[in-house]
Amino acid sequence: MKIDAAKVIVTSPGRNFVTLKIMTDQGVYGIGDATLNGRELSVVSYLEDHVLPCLIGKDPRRIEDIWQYLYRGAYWRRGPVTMRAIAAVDMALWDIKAKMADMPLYQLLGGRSRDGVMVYGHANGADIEETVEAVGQYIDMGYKAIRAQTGVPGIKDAYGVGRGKLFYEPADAALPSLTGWDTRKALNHVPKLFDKLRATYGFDHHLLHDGHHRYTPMEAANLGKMLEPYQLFWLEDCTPAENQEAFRLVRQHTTTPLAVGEIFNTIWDCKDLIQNQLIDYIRCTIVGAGGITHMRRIADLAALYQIRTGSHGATDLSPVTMGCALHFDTWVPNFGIQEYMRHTEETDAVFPHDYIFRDGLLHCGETPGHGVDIDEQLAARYPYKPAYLPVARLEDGTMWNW
Ligand SMILES: O=C(O)C(=O)C[C@H](O)[C@H](O)CO
Ligand SMILES: [Mg+2]
Repeated sequence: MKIDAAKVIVTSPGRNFVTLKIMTDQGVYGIGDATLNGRELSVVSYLEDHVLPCLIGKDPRRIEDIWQYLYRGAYWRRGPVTMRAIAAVDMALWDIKAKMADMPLYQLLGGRSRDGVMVYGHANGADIEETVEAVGQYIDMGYKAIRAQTGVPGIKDAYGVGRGKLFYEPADAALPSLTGWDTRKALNHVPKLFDKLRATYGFDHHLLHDGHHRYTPMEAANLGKMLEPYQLFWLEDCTPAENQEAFRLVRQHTTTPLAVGEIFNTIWDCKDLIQNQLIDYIRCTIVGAGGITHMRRIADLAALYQIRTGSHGATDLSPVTMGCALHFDTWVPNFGIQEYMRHTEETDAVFPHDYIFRDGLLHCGETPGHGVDIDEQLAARYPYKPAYLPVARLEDGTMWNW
């Protein structure tokens, strides 16, 4: 069996997606996601110019060997571009293998560990009242877990502010839009949101919050402590994770569970945080961290320390990643939760899929493979449009984390 062709499909049904299709001499094909939000075309070039020529003629069943070939063989290891390209190949090859085996992907990984995958949705609002209302809408839809973000008085367009709909598309302009940040104002405001949420809805639902890398370690520790009475499921990205020692400081001060990893690319980004038990949930996902092959290694390392998975699942992760993630989540023993920001109808139409939402859980389907395809004719109707994530500045103009 041989790979005889491969192509990259760029489409923008509401937002940009980069998709890889690998074809074989036996007529079976596989689909992978390679979307890197705001930097999409760099992965297109990496794949088309440097990866696809090396794949032609290879045996698609040798998933591990091809992974090692692309990772070690490039010499320039790791990083978001390289690891997304490898992830796309890996997803497509697992899709092919599962189709050949006539099994849904989770069966190849080791079979079902649970009935369905608990997901959390994003509730956003311009102020506390709006966010409380948005959380109520998710509760009404059956969600068991909800992430809550609110606008903060005096901060212009901070991340998470609602725009009149349930989900939020961060890559919103042809050049990066400018948002503001002020930690003092946020620290005074965010605990009030959770106070109101618990007073309104009680403690039956899981609540989550994303700090989006914007606090210093001591500020993050302070926030974690202030949020303790509201028993969050997690506080995410409370401080930047380049210096991982920072998490020790946060950890020493608060029992609020910590999650990190949506911008990590390999097990090496996770290793010290996991082995020092500085986090509770690891947020890497299939597309960001080298595909199913590499995510398995990360999850297994985390399991040794009772750290659970909580994979990134914003709208920039295409339905292809979501399909793979749900098969992974259905199998992985140390599953925690899965982020689920719904895609638009246009996106769902371009990527026909068999996963469904029922009673707060997502369920992967039983179609052989990962269960997600691409309608190429429809995809061609949505040409690429440059779209950037915003940038953030403090009141005095200083660039800040986003
Ligand atoms: O989903 C999250 O937790 C995010 O922080 C979303 C990110 O802003 C988004 O995926 C960036 O591309
Ligand atoms: Mg996040």
